[in-house]
Amino acid sequence: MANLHPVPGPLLREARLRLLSGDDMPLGSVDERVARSWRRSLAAGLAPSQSGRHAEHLSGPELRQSLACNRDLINHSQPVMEYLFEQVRHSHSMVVLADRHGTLMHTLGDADFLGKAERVALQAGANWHEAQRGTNAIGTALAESCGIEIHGPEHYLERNDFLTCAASPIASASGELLGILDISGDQRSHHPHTLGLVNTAARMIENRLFLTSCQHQTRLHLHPQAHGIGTLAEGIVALSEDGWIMGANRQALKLLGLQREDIGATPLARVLDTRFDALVLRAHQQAQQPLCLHRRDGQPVFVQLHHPAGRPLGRPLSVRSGPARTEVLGEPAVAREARDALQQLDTGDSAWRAAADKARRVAGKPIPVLLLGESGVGKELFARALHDSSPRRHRPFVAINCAALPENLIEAELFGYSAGAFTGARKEGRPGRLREADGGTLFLDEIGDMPLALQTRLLRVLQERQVSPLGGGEAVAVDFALVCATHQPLREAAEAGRFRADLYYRLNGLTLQLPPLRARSDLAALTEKLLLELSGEPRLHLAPELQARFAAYDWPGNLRQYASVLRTAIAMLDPDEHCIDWVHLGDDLRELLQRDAAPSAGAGDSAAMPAAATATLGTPPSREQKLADISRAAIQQAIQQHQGNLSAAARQLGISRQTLYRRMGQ
Ligand SMILES: Nc1ncnc2c1ncn2[C@@H]1O[C@H](COP(=O)(O)OP(=O)(O)OP(=O)(O)O)[C@@H](O)[C@H]1O
Repeated sequence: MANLHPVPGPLLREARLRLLSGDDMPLGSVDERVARSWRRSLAAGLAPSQSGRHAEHLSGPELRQSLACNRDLINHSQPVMEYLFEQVRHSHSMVVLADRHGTLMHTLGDADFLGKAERVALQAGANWHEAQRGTNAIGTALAESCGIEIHGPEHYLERNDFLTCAASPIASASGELLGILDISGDQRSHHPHTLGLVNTAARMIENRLFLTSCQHQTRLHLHPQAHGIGTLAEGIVALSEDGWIMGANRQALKLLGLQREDIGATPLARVLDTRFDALVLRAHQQAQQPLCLHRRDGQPVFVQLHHPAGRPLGRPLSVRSGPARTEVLGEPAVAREARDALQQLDTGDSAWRAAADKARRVAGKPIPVLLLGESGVGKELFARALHDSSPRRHRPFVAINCAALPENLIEAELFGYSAGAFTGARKEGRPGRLREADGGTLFLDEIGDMPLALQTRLLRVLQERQVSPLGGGEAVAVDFALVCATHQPLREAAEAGRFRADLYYRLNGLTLQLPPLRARSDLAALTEKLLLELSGEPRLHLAPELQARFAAYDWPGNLRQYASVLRTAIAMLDPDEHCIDWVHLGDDLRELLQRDAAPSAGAGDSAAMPAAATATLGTPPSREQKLADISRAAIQQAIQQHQGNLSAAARQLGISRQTLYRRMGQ
């Protein structure tokens, strides 16, 4: 029944009779879709009074063949059908799965209702296409391609008048109809929510089938609200490696305003305000939280990017002017480019390029790499690119920040633990990150902060190439490429006994120094690349004066700070603005840039600044700003005093190492 309030039976029967005698049906007496279906049933030569014995029914071998052809659909539907059946148990009902021709494949039902159902052939093998049995929920859902309820005498054949049925089509991600899910029952037990329940269950099955079909592809999960991601209401899009939409569930089509025909012919950038490579970069920087993007009509949408298991999420890709269509079908463009992922990061600085050139030579060889450089210069990004340029690129890249983990957890995190190894340990134990990196690359960031006792354990793993979990258990062989990073002068630390010298010599097969941002000669190219990656808008640029000030500033937070400044400035732009200027910067940074420029810049410089900027610069710093400055200075001083040893600096400041680490990034 398509109406919420069932039309009384006598009225329906009269309408059906009128249809048969060629008269008009009373206006509004029958739902439009039911009326259409009655006409189709009549045109198929069916009479309401006929028995239905003429209808097709598959033989045993035919049914087995049909079941084999629909194995995926049945396997994914079965658990959902069982769940559905639990909801309608004891209501004289059954749950039915039909194939795309209307042949019933699988039924689950109340024993007392099954007998009745069998009498009208609601059983596996029977065909319920409209042409066979007239108007019925399964056949009519097939014909109308939508969820529908057919109640009592809305059925075309009088013998089915005792039924109430709700059915919903199940489609593949490319829109192909796969089958129909249905709940049929005694019309006296009709419930107004049954259709909603069936529709929801059909969407669950579609999502299960879709997720299986795109398990080797990158997926975007999306919803207008951040907490809608991960629920049944989320949209899911399968993406090619260069960001073309290759599949989408119903919710995603609706959310992005797409038709089935658009699948395979639409790049993501056409429906969202981001380029795919910029999205990958942002998703990598903010892996745990959904990102807020906008649809082309300006409405916000939250998204979360998922890469197939075993492949790390995201790396900044080169920005191309637009993917060539042929690349989607041939070898994925990114897979080819990834062979020189380091090249994608190269914006022309000679010191950086020299480091990349050396790194390329050891990629794939059993030579550990030690990356040195200030915090935020891009050591982790460099390590990822090195992994992506190596033969191990299809295996995991496991990054661990030794400074951000509480000391007592690093050991368990790295080496894993056996069941019940310590209080609070997971019952089943954990393999540990070293084992997760097997076959791939292990990246140990802030290695200088690894406690001495753990350095000994790590050294043993590197020598023996096997890991023993905490709490005992068998040693397991591991094979990973090792890249470590630190912003501390590690050799001095080793010489002073703060870092194990034997471990130091094991780690620095090749030591590479990455330049700080202030020493880089490629700021303009780097800015252009970052602006494009962060906004997807090729017209964005910096006002020349600002570019000059940026070049003169010393960027203590390096690329991390610079990317964050640009990200905020982009957010400050009006929709039709493309030039980033003073007004788009935070007050704090404007003040810093002005202060740094003051000794060399004359009054003319500040005169060139917009009124809004100079007005703010003229105001004395707020109490919060003063406090922030004092805190920053104290942190810098403590780190300097302890030659970069974060643990010692944190101890002196009376804060935890993680808090110190967090504050350094602010
Ligand atoms: N070449 C680049 N292009 C775009 N973004 C970059 C680049 N290099 C670094 N970044 C950005 O700067 C930030 C810091 O990079 P990363 O974490 O690799 O630095 P790091 O040197 O490892 O920092 P830390 O020592 O504090 O761990 C990240 O958000 C990263 O995305």
